[in-house]
Amino acid sequence: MRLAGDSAPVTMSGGGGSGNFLLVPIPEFPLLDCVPNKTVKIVVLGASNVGKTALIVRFLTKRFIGDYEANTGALYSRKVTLDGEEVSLQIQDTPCVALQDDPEGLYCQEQINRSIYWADGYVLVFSITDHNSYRTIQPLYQHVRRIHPSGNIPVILVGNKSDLLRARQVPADEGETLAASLGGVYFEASARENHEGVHAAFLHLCQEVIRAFGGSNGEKRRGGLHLARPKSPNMQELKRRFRQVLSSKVKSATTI
Ligand SMILES: Nc1nc2c(ncn2[C@@H]2O[C@H](COP(=O)(O)OP(=O)(O)OP(=O)(O)O)[C@@H](O)[C@H]2O)c(=O)[nH]1
Repeated sequence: MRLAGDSAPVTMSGGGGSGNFLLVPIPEFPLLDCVPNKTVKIVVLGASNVGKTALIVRFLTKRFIGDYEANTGALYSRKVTLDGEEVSLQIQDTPCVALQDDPEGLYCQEQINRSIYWADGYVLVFSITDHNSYRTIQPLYQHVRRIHPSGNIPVILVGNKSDLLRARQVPADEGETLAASLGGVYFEASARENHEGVHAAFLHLCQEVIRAFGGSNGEKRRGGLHLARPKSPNMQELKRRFRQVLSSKVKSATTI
């Protein structure tokens, strides 16, 4: 869902000593407020009503806001400190995806596909009170894989609404097994009741993204996000050899 009034920048208090910060939708290619080469782009995906917006809002504001307008896919920006380094974090909220009977098994708006392509890391959310939302995760992950076919995809799986234990339809071990099969970690969280769990989940994903960046000195990997960067040749050596060849050619030309 969309945070009410999020069409204009809103200043919100971070609370708990984190100071004030902007909770503001930003353009897809932000020019301001960006730490060069250290931008982590995260997209939050899942079925309807699982708490995608609530989780993002909880992470950014430490608050739970019960009611939201229908989600149109807001983009939020914040600076975070990871291992002592400042990182620009962008979080894309998305409209819900839904299971359907076609061969790919998933209804996904084009806007969501663009977000999947754009992102570096993925928060896949289901509600522990809704087994259908859990069933959406595997096809959703396959869909992400189709868009990013190669290599490692930084992903976490979040089973939200853990405060509603009596309504639980998905046991924790099912979440853990599924997360392991996707190559990610499972977090059970409650956007309603607990900030720490939500915070830990998002930070873990940020760390995973930074780790995935590691091999490429933090450079953005566009169009080949998860491809290993080819080793660059030793440019000094190449230049030296090039000069050698040139000077030998010049010599032979002058001796003729
Ligand atoms: N009990 C409980 N309710 C929650 C929790 N998280 C979200 N909700 C409620 O679940 C409903 C859906 O939350 P949203 O954050 O709008 O869910 P969404 O996944 O963004 O929904 P869509 O816009 O349909 O994609 C709202 O009524 C929230 O107040 C939670 O951790 N516990």
